[in-house]
Amino acid sequence: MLNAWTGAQIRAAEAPRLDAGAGDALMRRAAHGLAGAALALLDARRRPRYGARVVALAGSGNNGGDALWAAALLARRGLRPAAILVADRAHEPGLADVHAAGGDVVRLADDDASTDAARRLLADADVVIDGILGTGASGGLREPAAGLAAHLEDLRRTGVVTVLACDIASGIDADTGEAPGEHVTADATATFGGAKVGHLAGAGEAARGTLTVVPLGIEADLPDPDLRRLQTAELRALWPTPARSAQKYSRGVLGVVAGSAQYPGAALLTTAAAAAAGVGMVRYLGPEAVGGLINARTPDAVCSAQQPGDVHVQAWLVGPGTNDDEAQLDRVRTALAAAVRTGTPAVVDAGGMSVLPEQGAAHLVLTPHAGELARLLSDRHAADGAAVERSDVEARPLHHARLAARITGCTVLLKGATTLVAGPDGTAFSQADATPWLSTAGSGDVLAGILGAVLAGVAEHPRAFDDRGLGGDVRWAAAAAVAASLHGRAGRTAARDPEGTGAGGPIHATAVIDALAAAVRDVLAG
Ligand SMILES: NC(=O)C1=CN([C@@H]2O[C@H](COP(=O)(O)OP(=O)(O)OC[C@H]3O[C@@H](n4cnc5c(N)ncnc54)[C@H](OP(=O)(O)O)[C@@H]3O)[C@@H](O)[C@H]2O)[C@H](O)CC1
Ligand SMILES: [K+]
Repeated sequence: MLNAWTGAQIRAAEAPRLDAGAGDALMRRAAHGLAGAALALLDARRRPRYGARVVALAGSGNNGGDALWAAALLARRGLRPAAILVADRAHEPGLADVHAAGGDVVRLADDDASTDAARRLLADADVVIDGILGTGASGGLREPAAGLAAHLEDLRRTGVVTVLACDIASGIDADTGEAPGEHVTADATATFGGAKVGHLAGAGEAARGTLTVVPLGIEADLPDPDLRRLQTAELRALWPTPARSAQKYSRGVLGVVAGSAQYPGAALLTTAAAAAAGVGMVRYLGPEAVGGLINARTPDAVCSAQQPGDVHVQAWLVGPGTNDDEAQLDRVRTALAAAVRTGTPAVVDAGGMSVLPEQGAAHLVLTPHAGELARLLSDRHAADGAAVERSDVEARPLHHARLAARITGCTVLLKGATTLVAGPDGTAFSQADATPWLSTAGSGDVLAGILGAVLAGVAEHPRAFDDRGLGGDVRWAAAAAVAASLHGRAGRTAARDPEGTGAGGPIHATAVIDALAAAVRDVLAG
């Protein structure tokens, strides 16, 4: 499990040591870890350490201090240090050490001479340490730092320099991952004391590069994390796997109300995905014509035109492709009312969100994309009557996912390059296992099917979640994170894009279903 805290939580854990006058020692420890990360980056890029040029971009605070001290430490390892001061003041002890190490120092101002001098230093750099802003930032980068950051990105993107962020890429909000303005993009980040929420959400995920956590000795004083990321070990433990005595009912039955005679596709994809995920049984409720199509692809699904009150299930999946069929929407309403009344977990996707009960529950898991979440929040007048736009949600995904969870009382899985899951109690998970190739029609239906299967399994076997401190209502958010991860991993397998960078090639939704079993086997094999 990768735990992440807000900047404020980290600073609170540091406070007793700062009060005891150990601030410098903490910074020295941070600087030492930062210098080690710089050496590792040079090694990884097969660049010689001796004689390599390290340039510290230093802001006015301790983030800059870490970077300056790291550059001075690297001078003792044979590197050539330099510093670009981007504010009117700098961390004096760190600057003194760079001077003492014979480093070149440029103070950036709003003039051509200092800008040219700074750009020459960057062009000569092997590694640039971004120490402009850390957890003390407020708002995006200001000029002239913002202009220099844009120039640095041109150099980084073309491979001229390697950028190492100190604690967090400057201009990224450590508490949310939002980028209020210009920000640095790093090839790697060395962060101190613990990962920050801003490393795992919003623009911060793509801005950080590979993440290294440098221990500061404050770890025991950290509170419960603000956000968590399930990793393979947790996915293996939490994926519903059958006991020796299992039979289809003990593995969980999933009731599916999806699709319509005009739009049967969502019904086919959700039921096939749930079956591929290994649910005990799929019970489809909808038009007989759709049931016939489903059985051609998924003969093990039990299909009928019954009503939700006629069947007993361990989880519901409602909403995909039901918008144009009043009988289906009535089934959705009935299933949701039963889910709330009986505590049966439900995936509520697409049209299902437009008929949500006014008072939801954590075991109802909504699965919107940014546009659907904007519409939901606008309908619930979340912004004091102002409309919430898709772009608002994309700019502040964690904020809006948590807002929707609080307003609806439901668990909210906000789909995106990084999938965020927010529980109504403030719980949050962030999963980044996907591939850009998953941005294709039907991908959301497949996720809904996988999630329905996981929820049906969790309802029957919650123990694995309880044993990991993920019990109670948190288990619904954790189950959604598990489903999002396996959906992403199946997409990477299908696209042959193991790192999720967009390598490999195009896929369609049924290819993701076909790759799911292999992705689950890979996780279970560890
Ligand atoms: N707590 C510790 O002792 C440790 C801290 N570590 C490192 O320190 C930073 C946090 O340092 P801090 O000085 O609190 O804050 P920053 O360095 O992030 O910011 C410093 C100043 O920057 C100015 N500021 C704020 N926002 C902006 C902006 N958008 N653009 C430009 N400048 C900005 C602000 O000064 P102003 O008065 O000008 O507003 C800030 O004071 C942490 O990230 C670690 O790197 C150690 O690693 C561990 C111990
Ligand atoms: K930084």
